[in-house]
Amino acid sequence: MRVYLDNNATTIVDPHVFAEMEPYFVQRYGNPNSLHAFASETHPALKDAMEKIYAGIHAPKEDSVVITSCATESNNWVLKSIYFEYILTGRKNHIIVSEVEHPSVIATAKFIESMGCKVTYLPINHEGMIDPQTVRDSITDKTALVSVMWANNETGAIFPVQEIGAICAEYNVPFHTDAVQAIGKTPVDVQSLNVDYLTFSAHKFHGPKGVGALYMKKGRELSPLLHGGSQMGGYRSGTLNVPGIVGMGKAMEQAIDALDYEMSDVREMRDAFEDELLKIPDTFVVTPREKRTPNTILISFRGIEGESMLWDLNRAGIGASTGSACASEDLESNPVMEAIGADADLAHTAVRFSLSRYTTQEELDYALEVVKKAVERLRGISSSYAYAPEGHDSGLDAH
Ligand SMILES: Cc1ncc(COP(=O)(O)O)c(CNc2co[nH]c2=O)c1O
Repeated sequence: MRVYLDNNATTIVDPHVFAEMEPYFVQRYGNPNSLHAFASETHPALKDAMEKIYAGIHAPKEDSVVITSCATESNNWVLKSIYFEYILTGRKNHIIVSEVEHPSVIATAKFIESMGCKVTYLPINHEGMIDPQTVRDSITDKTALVSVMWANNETGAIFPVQEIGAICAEYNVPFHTDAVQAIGKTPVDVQSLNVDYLTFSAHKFHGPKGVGALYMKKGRELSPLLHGGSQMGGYRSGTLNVPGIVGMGKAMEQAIDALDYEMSDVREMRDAFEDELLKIPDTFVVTPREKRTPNTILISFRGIEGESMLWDLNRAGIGASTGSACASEDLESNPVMEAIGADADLAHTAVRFSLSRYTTQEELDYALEVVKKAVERLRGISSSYAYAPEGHDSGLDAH
């Protein structure tokens, strides 16, 4: 039996999405910017897809949604353009990001930091949450950008973007949120909060890999990261990925249609699975479930290295993660667990299960049995683990 529980890393392409994309590989394959029928026959589908994408985030027509290759590109674009426009010119000298942003934000922040930009990394508390007051306390008259993700890819924690957006509006500081883990899991409406830039990526909501987007509010448009042709109004050059855009449009439409199911049925399956996992002694989940996206569990099994658990799961046909795939190659501790103050042992024992609308109860029942056997085997051979008495300290120092 194969059970895929790593949907925060990437998702299966919805069959309806694939069907919508296929013709633009083999029939209507023209370059949309060419001057002939092979090109113009792609235009209706592109227009329809863009309308679906705008509708999916409730973006008004006067704002911009620019197609990119992925969320990593979109995040790089925001931070590097802010650097070019504000930091390099001396107009500002500071940006604020949370310490648990995706590596595509953290690494870019560290890059522009090495180029002279001051960077504040906002701490998370013992629940893995951001306190909006830390944003207010960090903003100065030289702050060029605040970037805080809508939902964290490892814990599922949904951050207070409404409050943070309001603080940024109060100080007239541009606000970027990486909404990659929010689309399709919680309502995303750019008119319901103050947000100037918003990142998303199709392969996180059952669309194809290799296509993402950056929303930009009118009047906050960024200078391009990629120069060249006139595509995307000159904001992002490069021949349009027609099947990718068509796929993202269909996936967005499907994600919005399935949002109620995700927020009810998927959440219920996740909660029930989590309840069973927490019956295993010496287990710990970071963020309270009511503050999380409905599909995510980051759980620590004290005494078991996360990678060891993954290996046992993989042998049984189950795909999970110890954190973002981008970081999974190394054996370092989970950065979020470190940030919440987990001790060294606990920080290395986190495993992330992330469900989707395709996850079944049968799959979760199977996964639970495999996890229980893995815990018994791995703790049995552990030289360091001895079952902790009732009330054992979780190894977390409250922030
Ligand atoms: C919050 C967030 N931002 C950006 C990205 C990068 O997206 P991409 O460039 O379109 O791939 C990811 C991918 N997150 C993960 C990739 O693998 N495991 C993850 O949690 C993400 O979760």
